[in-house]
Amino acid sequence: MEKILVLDFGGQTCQLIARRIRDIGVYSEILPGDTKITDKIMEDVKGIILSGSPYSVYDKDSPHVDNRVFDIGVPVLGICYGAQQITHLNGGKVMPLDHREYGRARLHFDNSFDLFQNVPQEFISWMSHGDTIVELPELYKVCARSENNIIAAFKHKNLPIYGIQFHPEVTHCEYGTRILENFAINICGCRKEWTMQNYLDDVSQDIKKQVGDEDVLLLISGGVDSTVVAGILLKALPPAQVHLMYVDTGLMRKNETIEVEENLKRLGAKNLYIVNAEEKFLSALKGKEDPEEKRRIIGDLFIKIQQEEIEKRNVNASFLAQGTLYTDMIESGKGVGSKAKVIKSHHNVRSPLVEQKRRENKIIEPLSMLYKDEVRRLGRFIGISESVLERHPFPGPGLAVRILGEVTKEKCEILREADYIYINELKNRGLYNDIWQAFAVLLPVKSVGVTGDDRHYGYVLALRAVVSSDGMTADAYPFPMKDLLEISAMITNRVKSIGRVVYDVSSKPPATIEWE
Ligand SMILES: Nc1ncnc2c1ncn2[C@@H]1O[C@H](COP(=O)(O)OP(=O)(O)OP(=O)(O)O)[C@@H](O)[C@H]1O
Ligand SMILES: O=c1[nH]c(=O)c2[nH+]cn([C@@H]3O[C@H](COP(=O)(O)O)[C@@H](O)[C@H]3O)c2[nH]1
Ligand SMILES: NC(=O)CC[C@H](N)C(=O)O
Ligand SMILES: [Mg+2]
Repeated sequence: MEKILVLDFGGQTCQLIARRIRDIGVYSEILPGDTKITDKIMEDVKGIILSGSPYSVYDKDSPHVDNRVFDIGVPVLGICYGAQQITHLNGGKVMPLDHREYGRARLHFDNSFDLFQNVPQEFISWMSHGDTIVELPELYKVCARSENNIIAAFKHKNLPIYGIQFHPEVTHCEYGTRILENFAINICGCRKEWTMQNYLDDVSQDIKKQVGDEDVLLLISGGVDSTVVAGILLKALPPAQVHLMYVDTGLMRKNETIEVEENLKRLGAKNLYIVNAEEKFLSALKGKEDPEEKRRIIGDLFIKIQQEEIEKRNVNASFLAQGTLYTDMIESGKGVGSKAKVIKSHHNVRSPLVEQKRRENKIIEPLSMLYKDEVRRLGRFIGISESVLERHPFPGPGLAVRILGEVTKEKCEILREADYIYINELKNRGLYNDIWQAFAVLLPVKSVGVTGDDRHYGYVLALRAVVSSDGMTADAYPFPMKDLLEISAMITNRVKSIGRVVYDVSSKPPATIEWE
């Protein structure tokens, strides 16, 4: 599929650039800004966007784009820091001026400027820069200035290389989407082929080709992602070829297994296996405190159990399907050709056994290029029920990454009960659907309290609730204090071992959504 590559230099709105491009109907992918531009990476790339950044181009350790982008002939658009890089790397001058621009700035431009086609000659842009382009490189010309007379847009005289100082990707920027559309469609020549129908056709074809008449085993959690994958597989292949396996790790939420089993039966799967593996998971996790080690153990155990179970049941499925998302890949340091840092090893990406399957081309992950909100859209498109699609995400390692430190059955019971009260209350209060993800976390510390005039030494429970669109960035949900106070009281009254409740107000970044 044709795509626009967004190179990420750490700008706050990098994700947004890719989303806007996709919303226009063109596939877009993000890679770290300093990725080496190889032929392989350039396959199907019709244009490149250089994102903003917290760095200044003249900083010693600032990230820079591979110079090759200027020679390969595909159009390049630099946004803010991206534009400053084009300037700096080609011999122009960027300086920190006293006059900074943050927020709205009126622009006016030369009306022959193709990037601004169908945009009124004056409009309100959105700026966020402290550095300013004071001199363009040779062969570049100014195409727009802001009301403060700074260079707001420029272009190479002969090549399709553009720079803009403002941020068309933010909704506050007038005509921002039109400008990105001018770039992607008119200048890069992309077709609008990123539709759910085309995506579905594409992945279905790929799956058929990859699998042939062999059987596929899908590890299914009943969550949004794997349920959508089940929907795709059951459409693409004869249902007899599709085997669904749900593993009860003992790290699940209260009543989860019963609810999931009911949902999966409704999907129309012929081969459905519910495996109880609580003992195995808890004993493998015994004494383990390190979050990454816990994740590794869980990831491997998932695969091991799956292998044992299919042998036991005489299922001959050589392909393994998973509901892996782009978020899982990039956080695990596995974005396409990625130099991204490992933030946390998602169990479904980093486990050695999964990696081996991936090398053998025996993995089917039709969602690995999508973000959560896009998966929900796709799910809606193929008719997955709203009650499944609206579920908050629940990580494969489950309560194991929400019980900080060592996991025990007793702690699982405590957390299960507290989490159940919390989530139920959010539903009762009509807050569940306003929140992207909510859960409780059991901390490995106890604190002193007083109950019934007696000393009580109980666990500290942290409540987490975030708003997000795709899980890559998130803000703490701004609860009305009354709800928090009431929910806290309910939990400490009903779950005896919990003595204190705190609310996590951190955003992502710098925190992550889960605590481990
Ligand atoms: N208990 C489980 N049994 C079987 N497979 C699982 C289980 N938990 C997770 N997986 C596998 O790991 C993948 C990643 O888990 P993840 O939680 O990100 O996705 P999900 O559970 O499908 O959706 P959601 O993010 O909405 O919870 C799943 O898509 C599924 O393939
Ligand atoms: O399937 C999963 N396996 C994992 O190992 C895993 N770790 C985090 N998550 C989920 O990913 C989203 C982002 O989480 P973080 O901000 O904590 O990285 C959130 O929705 C998390 O719940 C996981 N999902
Ligand atoms: N938003 C940006 O890309 C900012 C670029 C650079 N750090 C500046 O302040 O000018
Ligand atoms: Mg899940």
